[in-house]
Formats: sequence, structure tokens, C-alpha cells
Amino acid sequence: MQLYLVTDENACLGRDLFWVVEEAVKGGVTMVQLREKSLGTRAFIDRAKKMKDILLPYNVPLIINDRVDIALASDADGVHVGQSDMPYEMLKDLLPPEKIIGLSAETKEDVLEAENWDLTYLAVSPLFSTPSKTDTLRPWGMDGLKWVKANSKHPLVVIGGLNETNTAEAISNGAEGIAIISAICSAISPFEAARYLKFLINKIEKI
Ligand SMILES: Cc1ncc(COP(=O)(O)OP(=O)(O)O)c(N)n1
Ligand SMILES: Cc1nc(C(=O)O)sc1CCOP(=O)(O)O
Ligand SMILES: [Mg+2]
Repeated sequence: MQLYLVTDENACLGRDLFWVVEEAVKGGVTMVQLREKSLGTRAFIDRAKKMKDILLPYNVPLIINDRVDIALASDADGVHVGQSDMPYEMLKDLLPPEKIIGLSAETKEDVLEAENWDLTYLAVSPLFSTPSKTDTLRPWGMDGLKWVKANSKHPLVVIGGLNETNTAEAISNGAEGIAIISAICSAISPFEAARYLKFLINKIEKI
């Protein structure tokens, strides 16, 4: 079970992004996605390399949002793409076979199309509406998550509005990864927030 931190510098309350990420990893985050929507290419590469150096001793994989070129240049562990990013077939050709590929599914058609592909995970996008990303389609909700679970062969990551109140229910309904921005990045203590989320995840895994 993954506790998957997606970064957003604007959500970090003015604190250093690398500090927030490292605290969250110490608390129990198991995968990190570097999500940069406005950095130039060179600055994105530099940030990705620095993030990789920070995550390496913890054995936590680094995923790059949207940009396969940045992932290759920084030797990140994988890429996350959405429905308007690079198509799966091109990504598969460009990335070494061992790299992680995550894809967002916004509709039932997206879920069924993804059955043809060799993904590391499929993201249920969004599970709930969230101020952290507003250009989304209709949230899946728990009933939608159950439908995806019944119709997809891929491990499922849920994203959008996940926090300590709904993580357990999402796992019970089929999520294998919980992806989070604000409940960790904007927490007073990213360490404690991640630790509590990890505790909830471990608790439900034992049931
Ligand atoms: C784990 C995870 N799931 C979904 C997304 C959203 O990807 P996308 O739809 O491409 O939107 P942007 O993040 O690029 O704005 C994600 N990044 N991570
Ligand atoms: C990056 C992202 N992608 C989403 C999707 O639905 O695909 S929702 C989202 C933001 C998630 O932030 P928070 O944990 O603060 O709700
Ligand atoms: Mg994208």
C-alpha cells in the first residue's frame, strides 16, 4: 500500500519544498511525485535531481508529473501522465521498461482503454473534488471507485480530497495507493500528518 505524496510548492505554506517532502517521507510516505506546472525545463531538471538525491537514502521512488524528458534527464523512477499528456504508446517507447508509468482515468472509457496497457497504477481522478486541482471532470466518489475496481486489472491510486477522514474507506473500496497534496503539504507538521495517514493505512491492512 502506497502513501503517495504529490508535490505543490504553493501548498507548502511558504516552507521549503525539500524540507516538506523529507519530513513526509520520514513520517511514512512511500512514493513522491514532483509536480511542477510552471517551472522552466532546466529548473525542473535541477529540482528533480535534488529531489532524487534526497529520496535515494529512503529508497522512495521519484515520479515526474507530465514530463518524460525530465524523468529521463534526472533518472527518475517513472512518470505520471493524464489524459491530455503524452499518449501511453509513445511514453512506453521512450521509457526504459523498468520505469513506473501512472495514468489518470477520468471516465469509464479511460478505465476500459487502459485495460490494453501495461501500467504500474491507474489513478482514479478525482475521487472527490478538491481546491488543489479544479480542472477536473466529475468526481468518481466511492461508488465510482467500486466500479473502477470491478473493471480494471491495474492497482488503483485515488487522488482528490484524500485525508485522514476518508483514507480507510477508500482502501476498503479498492484503493492500493492514497495520493495527497494538501493533507500533507499544508499540514502544520508534514511528518505527523504522514505518520498518522500511514498508521491508518497499516491498521486497515491488518484487518
Ligand atoms: C497520482 C496522480 N493522479 C492524478 C494526477 C493528475 O494528472 P493529470 O490529470 O495529468 O493532471 P496534472 O497533475 O498534470 O495537473 C496526478 N498528477 N497524480
Ligand atoms: C494533482 C491532482 N490530480 C487530481 C486528479 O483528480 O487527477 S486531484 C489533484 C490534487 C490533489 O490534491 P489534494 O490532495 O489537496 O486534494
Ligand atoms: Mg498531467
